[in-house]
Amino acid sequence: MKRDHAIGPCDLVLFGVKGDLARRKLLPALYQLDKAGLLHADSRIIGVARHEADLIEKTLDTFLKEPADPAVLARFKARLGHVTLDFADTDAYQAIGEAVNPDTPEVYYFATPPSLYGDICQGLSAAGLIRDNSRVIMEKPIGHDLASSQVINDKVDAHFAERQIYRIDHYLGKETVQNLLALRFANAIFANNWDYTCIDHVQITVAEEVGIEGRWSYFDKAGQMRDMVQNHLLQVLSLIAMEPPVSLDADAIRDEKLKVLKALRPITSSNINDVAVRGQYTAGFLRGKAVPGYAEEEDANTGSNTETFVAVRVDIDNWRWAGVPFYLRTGKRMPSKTTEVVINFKALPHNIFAKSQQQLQSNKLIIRLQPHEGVELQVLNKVPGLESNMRLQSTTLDLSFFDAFKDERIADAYERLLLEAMMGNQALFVRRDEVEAAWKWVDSILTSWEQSGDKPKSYQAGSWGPVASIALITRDGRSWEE
Ligand SMILES: NC(=O)C1=CN([C@@H]2O[C@H](COP(=O)(O)OP(=O)(O)OC[C@H]3O[C@@H](n4cnc5c(N)ncnc54)[C@H](OP(=O)(O)O)[C@@H]3O)[C@@H](O)[C@H]2O)C=CC1
Ligand SMILES: O=C1O[C@H](COP(=O)(O)O)[C@@H](O)[C@H](O)[C@H]1O
Repeated sequence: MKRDHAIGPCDLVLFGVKGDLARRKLLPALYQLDKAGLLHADSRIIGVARHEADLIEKTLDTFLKEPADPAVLARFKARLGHVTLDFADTDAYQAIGEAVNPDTPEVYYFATPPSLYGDICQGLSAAGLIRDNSRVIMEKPIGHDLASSQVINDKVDAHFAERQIYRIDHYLGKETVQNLLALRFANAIFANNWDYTCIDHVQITVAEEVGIEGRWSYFDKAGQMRDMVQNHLLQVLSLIAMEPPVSLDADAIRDEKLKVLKALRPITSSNINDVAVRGQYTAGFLRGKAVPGYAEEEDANTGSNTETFVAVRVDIDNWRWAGVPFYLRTGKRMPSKTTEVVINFKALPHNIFAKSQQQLQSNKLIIRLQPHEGVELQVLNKVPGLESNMRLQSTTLDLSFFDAFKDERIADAYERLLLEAMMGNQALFVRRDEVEAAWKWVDSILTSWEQSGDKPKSYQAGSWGPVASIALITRDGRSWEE
């Protein structure tokens, strides 16, 4: 990650430092920023948790993709501080004041269950630790529906202004997700063909190989709709569908994403069976290894109706996307980790190759968000040869990021997001009105499912989801990209 200048000093106070997210993602990301020389010499990282624990070496050993560099590790460890605190004890936050530098702006990172955000804000406020240049990073999902998200946001808003609040959606920190802006708005070839006149439909797939990774108590209350669709998939959809923002400023981009979220056609009891499918995995095989079903996962309760798979046809009721469905699907325990967007272009109005029995396959733009990051454009070419009938073949212009940008390291999303928050740039963070518009749309689906009394459809771990998800797209005369 190249930067013209290092950022100024900034203290990061990490609530929930012993939790899964902090250990798996945040501490390794902060180490990488330090290694890249992007943390100011005076910046400190203060972990806050119920119990003291010196876990940094073990954490980095487990979660860094390479062995830690001893010199960087020593510098990194010297920045670390610890405060022992029960977050609910809102009178005890003075200890944090003693750990941070009063002359330095601080970023508070809430890597805790959202039910604690209100207490943490109150504790910080009571201790006089919220200043004009303080910022707060909040993890997703914020709440479990619109009403509960409003309660949490209100509690935070009572202490921080919107310009100080950084709502994380880590997909926005992924290089390839940021590249959607470059692809769309820096290339005339796409910018001028990006609407109902040229595009037939769009598919967004976020398939995960992992199951719920020991997070039953969280996941069973959330399900794939709240865990993935409400945030990551709708954010990616918004970037694909939004109008050109007037600039790259945070609010210019967020205003345009919001318009898309507000234009999503509601899914209600009257149309849910035609446009949405939910599933739950049963035992199966992944890469030749037997894996348990959702109901047999560690800590599982029997009879859970929580969905681990969602497929949905989304219609955007605006001028640009009239008649262009967006098919979204995401699930746990699918055959491979694949996150991609496929833009399927329309068939041409007339086929001059029809005499030679050639069907013209429509162009496709495949944007591989992860893994094997890259962009693929499928185009028809003439097969070389002297035959009188021209033979056509679909060929691929394939750009792999690893080949094209060999010398660049692809930073983890959390590195980018931590850095942006420390620099005070909100462009890659979600504004409150976006969160609420997304909840409003998702709530209607969840309520309709609840009212229907239907259970999620089963799919075997290691498959592409319930058969009904295939029917969802084939009834429109289309098929999922495999
Ligand atoms: N893990 C992930 O991959 C992702 C997580 N998130 C979000 O990040 C947040 C954190 O998730 P995750 O790390 O998985 O959760 P964990 O449960 O692993 O971590 C939460 C931490 O908060 C601490 N904590 C809870 N209550 C208190 C309290 N009253 N006082 C002090 N400490 C407390 C826990 O401490 P103790 O260990 O002592 O109980 C624990 O270490 C959640 O909002 C989640 O939705 C978002 C995306 C991905
Ligand atoms: O936010 C979450 O994201 C992960 C998937 O993230 P990715 O970067 O690996 O694609 C998901 O597994 C988890 O359940 C969810 O909370």
